Amino acid sequence: MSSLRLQQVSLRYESASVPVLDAISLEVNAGELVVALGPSGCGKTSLLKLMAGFVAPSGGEILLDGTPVRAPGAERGVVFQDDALLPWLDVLGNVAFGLKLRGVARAEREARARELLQLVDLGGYETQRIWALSGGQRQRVGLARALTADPRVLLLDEPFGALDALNREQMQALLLRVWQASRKGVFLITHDIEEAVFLASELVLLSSRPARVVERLKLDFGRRYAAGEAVRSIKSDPEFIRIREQVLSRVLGALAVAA
Ligand SMILES: Nc1ncnc2c1ncn2[C@@H]1O[C@H](COP(=O)(O)OP(=O)(O)OP(=O)(O)O)[C@@H](O)[C@H]1O
Repeated sequence: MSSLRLQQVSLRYESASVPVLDAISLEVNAGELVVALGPSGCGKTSLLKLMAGFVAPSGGEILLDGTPVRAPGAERGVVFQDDALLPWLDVLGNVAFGLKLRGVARAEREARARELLQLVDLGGYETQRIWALSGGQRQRVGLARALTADPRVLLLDEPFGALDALNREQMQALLLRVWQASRKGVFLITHDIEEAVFLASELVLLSSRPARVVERLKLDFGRRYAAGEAVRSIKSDPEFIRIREQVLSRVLGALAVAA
């Protein structure tokens, strides 16, 4: 059972007077989908960069299965909002690219890439050019690519931020299916309250900068979807609406305190 754990992590960029993150503790265990929700500019992307190993914390510790995270590694798959796909390769080439760099033989890497494209509902798109895909399709390619190394944990930075409402909802549902099928630990950041409440098995609410954890909620709407309940049925459930409103008032409260 893999686990990515942050203990009292803080971050201050050298050029900045105000810290970005203040004593953040959280844990992403296998089979959990942890969502960090926070206002724009609070430090969500910085938090994800720390977990990915792109940036070192100023204080505290980040441990992957007990080992300190000091650099990026294939055991942490990352998907960013801007998908950063390679436009000169087709869909299959993009998904298989990381495996190619690691010296995996062509037949094996293509078989693995095809399998992952099926998982993200892109079977049949192998030879499509990247520029011919919609935003949602590109994000699915990014998700498949992040899964190629069979990472222990997936880190997603506002992966659906650039999508329209309908596409966004479809991608949320797809992510829940991939999460259930892979049983990996997933960490996702967003500033969309409904998305956070729908997806999270644990929702971590962050304050404005410097980001602190102001609330943690254990939720099960995503698991209900994965167990077969329809998205609309869940999102119109009075319990879902109650929690969404409760989180909204906490977010507004946290913003008012910071102002
Ligand atoms: N490399 C850096 N050096 C100095 N300051 C930085 C650096 N990267 C980010 N910041 C600052 O840290 C703060 C948090 O940025 P970050 O991108 O982590 O927030 P965010 O919550 O992801 O924002 P958004 O929701 O708008 O994407 C911002 O004020 C930003 O300007």
